[in-house]
Amino acid sequence: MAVFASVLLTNLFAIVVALVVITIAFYKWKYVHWKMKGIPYLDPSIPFGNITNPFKENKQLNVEFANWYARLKSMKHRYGGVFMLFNPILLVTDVELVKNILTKDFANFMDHGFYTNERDDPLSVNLLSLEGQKWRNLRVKLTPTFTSGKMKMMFQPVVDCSNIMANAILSYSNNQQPVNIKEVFSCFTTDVIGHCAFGVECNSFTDEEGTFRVRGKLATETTVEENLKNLVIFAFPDLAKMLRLAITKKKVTQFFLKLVEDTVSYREKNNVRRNDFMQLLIDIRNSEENGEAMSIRDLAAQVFIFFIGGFETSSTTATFCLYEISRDLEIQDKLRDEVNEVLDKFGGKLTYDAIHEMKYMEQVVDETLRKYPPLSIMFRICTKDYQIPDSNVVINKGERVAISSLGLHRDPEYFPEPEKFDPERFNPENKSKIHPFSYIPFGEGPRICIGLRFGKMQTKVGLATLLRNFRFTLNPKTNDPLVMDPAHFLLSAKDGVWLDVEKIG
Ligand code: HEM
Repeated sequence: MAVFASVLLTNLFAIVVALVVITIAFYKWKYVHWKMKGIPYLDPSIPFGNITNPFKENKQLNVEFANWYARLKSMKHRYGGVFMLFNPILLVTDVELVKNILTKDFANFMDHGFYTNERDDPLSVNLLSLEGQKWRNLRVKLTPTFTSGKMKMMFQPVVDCSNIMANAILSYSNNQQPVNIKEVFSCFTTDVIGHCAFGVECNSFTDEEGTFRVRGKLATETTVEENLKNLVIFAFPDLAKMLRLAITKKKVTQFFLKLVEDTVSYREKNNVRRNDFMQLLIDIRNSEENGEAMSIRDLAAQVFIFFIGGFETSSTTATFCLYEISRDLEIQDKLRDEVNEVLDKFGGKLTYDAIHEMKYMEQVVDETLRKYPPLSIMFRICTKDYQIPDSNVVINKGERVAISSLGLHRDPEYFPEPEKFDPERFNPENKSKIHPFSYIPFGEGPRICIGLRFGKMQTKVGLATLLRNFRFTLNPKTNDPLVMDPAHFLLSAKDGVWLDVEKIG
């Protein structure tokens, strides 16, 4: 018996050693990728590649990419290789090449290369992840959903939601309590997108455990373990499909599929129409030929990506903005003066045209998106071999390319003193001098953010409503300087942004 156990142990040990050796050999083979191509690269280490070991120091991925950008740039490289686990990614630092990839040579870099799994993760089959002709067809269909006419139609509900937010903040100011503005703005944008995408009143302020708010948090926050699972999905998408892995959490998928099914069936049975994204998608679906029409699952995937894209990006933008203008009261006062001046002109009413007259507001939001672009890593998959101009280097079909807008936006060559929050960078005179493609918070080219207008609109409405009513200062509970939260895929302030609020007038 003892002999049998000892043989078993020896065999087990041999298997483990063999596995370790094979894994190391596999990694070493992968890690020569850039060297073999003669492309400069940052030294990776097993097993995370260039990513900081999340068990030692969990860093935000957007920040990691920006740091790699700065390192490659400091070595005067126009591009360079990095590794996520063992996956090689070409990180571009040269703005001309950024321009080629996003616009001029878009045909070679059309796809994001995100994981989709129609069977097990139906919400993943959305505009952000779709590829090739399927993406193109859907983009053409969805583009009319975001025209300025449609934005005007959705404007009043956004204002109504912002007034509810102002009411919620009033109680903090009355009780002299600091407010976690990130949480408050997330409730506002959840209410907005719930209304505008699904036609649902979410009441995130009164119903703290509200299903939308909870599902929104669940969909966007990840644990270290989930981040690792997502990295594995990223590294082995085919295996992940075989193992039926999903990025979207099961509860989130069930909730959104049911909501969309119920809403579509209710509207169709009762002949109900509403001014929201869901209605626009139902109309597109009804206008399509049988066989080509979007299924309910397709429709749910699109409203879902509007929901995810819609609430978190805008709420983090407004949060970063309020953080900065609470540190610089001169900017805050100037912005408030403009809001009041314009509103006086419009009889005190916050209208679509009034928001567009607020030029300084535009500058402040532009500068916020410079310093804190919420979605700052733009991935592309090379879909056709591509020779980098003025070089012998070829990016091969299937290789991943990344652009870090955070890296570009904090590059002193394009934005001197990049850590300084200075809306004057975007005044009409200076704005015209900004190097093209060094400022790309929404991406650029055919794959530019489809919700740009909506995102900016709801951010500005929220800010205008708050600034005309309150004065904000930084509460000591805020990390200053801010720390970015590794639990979010988007740039987001860890532990929130806490502000003291004083009612005006
Ligand atoms: C401040 C707000 C926002 C920012 C900074 C932002 C940023 C971005 C960025 C950087 C991309 C990737 C572009 C690329 O890969 O080249 C993107 C794509 C996208 N965004 Fe936004 N976004 C915002 C708001 C919104 C809103 C409000 C919606 C929907 C209601 C939305 C929906 C989408 C979708 C569907 C895509 C994928 C487009 C495609 O691949 O064709 N975004 N966004």
